[in-house]
Amino acid sequence: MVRTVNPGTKAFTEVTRKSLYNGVPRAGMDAALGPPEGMTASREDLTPMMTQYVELCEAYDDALLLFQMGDFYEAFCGAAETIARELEITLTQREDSTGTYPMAGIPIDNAVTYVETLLDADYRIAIAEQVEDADEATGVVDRAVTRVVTPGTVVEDELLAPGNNYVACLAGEMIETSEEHGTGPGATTDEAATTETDGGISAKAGGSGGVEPSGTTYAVAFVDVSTGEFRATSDDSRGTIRDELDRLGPAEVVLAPEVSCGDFDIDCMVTPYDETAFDTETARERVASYAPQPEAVFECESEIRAAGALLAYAEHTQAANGELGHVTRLTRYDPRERMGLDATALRSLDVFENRAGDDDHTLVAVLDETACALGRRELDRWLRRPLLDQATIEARLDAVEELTRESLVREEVRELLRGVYDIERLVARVSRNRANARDLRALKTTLDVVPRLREELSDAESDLLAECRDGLDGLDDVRGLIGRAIQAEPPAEITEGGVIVQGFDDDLDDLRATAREGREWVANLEERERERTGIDSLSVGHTEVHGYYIEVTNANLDAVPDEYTRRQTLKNSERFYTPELERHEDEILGAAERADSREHQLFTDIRSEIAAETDRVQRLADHLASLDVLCTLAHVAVENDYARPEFGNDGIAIRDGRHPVVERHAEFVPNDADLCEEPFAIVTGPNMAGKSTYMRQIALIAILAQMGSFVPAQEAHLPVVDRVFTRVGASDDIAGGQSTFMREMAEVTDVLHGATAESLVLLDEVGRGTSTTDGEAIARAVTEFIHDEIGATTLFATHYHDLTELAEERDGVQTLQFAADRTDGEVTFLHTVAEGAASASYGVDVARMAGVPEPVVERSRELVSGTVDQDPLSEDDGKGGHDDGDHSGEAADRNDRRDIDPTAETDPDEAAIRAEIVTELRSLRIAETTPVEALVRLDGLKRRLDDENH
Ligand SMILES: Nc1ncnc2c1ncn2[C@@H]1O[C@H](COP(=O)(O)OP(=O)(O)OP(=O)(O)O)[C@@H](O)[C@H]1O
Repeated sequence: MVRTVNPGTKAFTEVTRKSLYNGVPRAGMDAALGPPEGMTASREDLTPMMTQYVELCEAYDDALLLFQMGDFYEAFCGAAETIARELEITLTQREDSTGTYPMAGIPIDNAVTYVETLLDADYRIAIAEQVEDADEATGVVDRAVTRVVTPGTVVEDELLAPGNNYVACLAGEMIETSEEHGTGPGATTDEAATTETDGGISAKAGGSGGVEPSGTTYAVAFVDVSTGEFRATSDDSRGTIRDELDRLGPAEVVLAPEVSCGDFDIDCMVTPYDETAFDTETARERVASYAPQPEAVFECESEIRAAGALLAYAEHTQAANGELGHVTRLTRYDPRERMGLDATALRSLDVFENRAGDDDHTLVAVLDETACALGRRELDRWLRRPLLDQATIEARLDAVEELTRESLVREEVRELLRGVYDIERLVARVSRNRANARDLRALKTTLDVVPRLREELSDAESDLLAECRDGLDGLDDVRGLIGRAIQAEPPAEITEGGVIVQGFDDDLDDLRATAREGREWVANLEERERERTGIDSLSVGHTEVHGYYIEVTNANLDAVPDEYTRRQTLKNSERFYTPELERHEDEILGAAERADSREHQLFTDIRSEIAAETDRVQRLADHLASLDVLCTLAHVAVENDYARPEFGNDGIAIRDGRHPVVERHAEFVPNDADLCEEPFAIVTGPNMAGKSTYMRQIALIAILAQMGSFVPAQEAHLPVVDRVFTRVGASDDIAGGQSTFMREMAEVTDVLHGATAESLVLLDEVGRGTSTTDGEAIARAVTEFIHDEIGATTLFATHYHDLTELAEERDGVQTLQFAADRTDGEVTFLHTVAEGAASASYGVDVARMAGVPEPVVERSRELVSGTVDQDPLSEDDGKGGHDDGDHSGEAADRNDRRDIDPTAETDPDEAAIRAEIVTELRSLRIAETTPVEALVRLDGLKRRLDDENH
């Protein structure tokens, strides 16, 4: 039995309407938002304009209000102080009969850059514009908020990066259960996989988010207001929804009242929105105005609530424009139909961002050879959401393969695509009535390319390529209309005239002809009047204020005909008009004015006509985007010598695999991987030998393959992987600011809960964040659990060499090693992988290469090899001995354990001290220790022994 509980009666958390960032109101933000206290206190006394200001501040109390006054946007009181500080502009004052108020303003012409700075400072900005001609207004000019600019709903081209810009909305739904558990899509997947074990770990309860309170379905909807893309999904695992948020990286998240942002690790602007928008019926009605049957699109109530509230919020930010005409395709998706990739995996594999902050060294930078903005965004989507369906993957690969063969076609298509504008955003502007004549010409330029693209692709054989070609609707009607109607190089402002082509509209042509003839008549007037009056210096001119005039110098005033009427007296001349001139002037002005308004009307009609075709333009954009990505992947494959991956069920087998990013910046040594018979590999080797690179390249190959790309290898046989997990030991992740052992363990927990036999797991020195004994024990237990209980394909890089014994004990576990070569005391890393476990760690060599002073290096060598006379650690040791130059840390480590028995023939206190010292030395990570630290620790160890001896 399942029933839903009205979320209105079950508020999980308290939220405020003020700006929150990461759930925390920013200090000082409140003073800038809402109506200023100083004004509300004496409200009745305010001037009508300030009353208007206060009312707008009240209506948009979660945004910083910019209030148009002529050519400026102004803010007052707390808001003025804020913008003066944030924008580094002067704080002035406004004085009126009711008082003096702090004031600061920004010029409208330059507003975009200022708005950007305010967005960066986490403000939402409500723009209140004069919506009435100031000259025609009686009393105070009418003003209204025409736009609320927020990070997730930006539509201004100047403020948008080329990538996707999402605002997401989260809603939850309590499901009270008696017999069953969970209703949301995917619930059964989790349930079926739940396993209780002796150790108390349940293998897959609740997906990657860990165990959660049963009975809540979470939904996320997201929209890119600049393009109209809209999707929603839900799941009863909070972890799955959190992963979706990670994947999309929204710029802003709107929260339903029952959802707490702490549940989702949100690190962007958080917007608690009007609770009534989340009311189920209200939300359903809102969705219905975009998709007539919400239930046919969405699967559960929380999806409809998230979708409805998100649409309401998006409309609210677009203020005057109401419904979003370009959001035409509401879609629902199942996150489990895509390869799982959470934020940790994306980050540690440097997919979109490099851990060192270097954007060149990312997978997307390697792949991004797209020709147009549409393709760039599509590439991003393919990479964020690799596929699971083999047939769909193969279809993409077929198309890519065909384009790798047909290089002439490919390069010609790419060249044509370079002429394609961002028609997805452009048509969004068209449907919001914001497109200008240049936008329409850009649409036409794009449409002009379409027939040539179809021609180039006429012989396409692969299904997807042929589908792309056939889907290229050239919108001949729209193209023809723009060609006939809009000038080739129109002005940016539609009010400037000169937008509509001569011959498109008879009325406009007549008006233009009248105006033109009038101007010609005036142009000839000077000649005619000079002849008629005999005044050679007579001239005809025009001023904005006085209009047309005939000018006669004072010396010739006697010759002025009677019908001349005086208009203006200057120092040396007089200006006149005649009834005829006045009549023509009226004709010219009237015709020009009517031509402008006719032109404006025609333009807006054409724009509406095109807006009605939004859906077709969007479909064309989709096909152009896919085509661009397919050509890009083929181009990258050819340029970098990638191979087509083959899918099967035998496990991962890669010949001469490479790391797609590292190989672009350094000479690279390819390596094989064979994880078919033994899918669990323990990877050993010295520091810097290439273990992490090797593991990451395997994961990147899997991701590339499932997005439909060729891969950096000579051959790659792969299974379809349901999810890639990467967990790196704590100290490797310092750049991510999460260097705690706790975090490391939380991530390992995610793997143990979320991984399946179809997952690919990378564990890089897991356990290193704690003491050697604990770390080693945890590493072993994790390995055993993944191997015995989950069966995921796993690569585990480790310095715990005892772990390699597992390869002997368990089937399906192999050891791999990265070798290094030591010649004449110099270590060279070969970066080649081989079977077996490495015997030396070369940690001391790496310390030396990193610049650790020679005395410390030498002393470290002595300590790890345990060879020094008078060394307190070896004084009881008659068997230690030198290892003839091979300062193998591992060998020495084993010697230590075998030969030094701290309790032998010593008193118990001394034995205890020695045991402590041995443990401390073993846990010392020389490569990570600074020279000073090393000396201090050595000094401390020595003192403890000395104290003991005296
Ligand atoms: N196959 C390769 N060919 C060329 N260079 C490589 C190769 N593999 C790794 N490298 C380079 O070697 C360096 C060390 O690689 P990596 O970080 O993978 O080593 P590691 O064994 O994981 O080290 P540690 O144990 O210290 O984390 C990097 O600069 C990397 O670019």
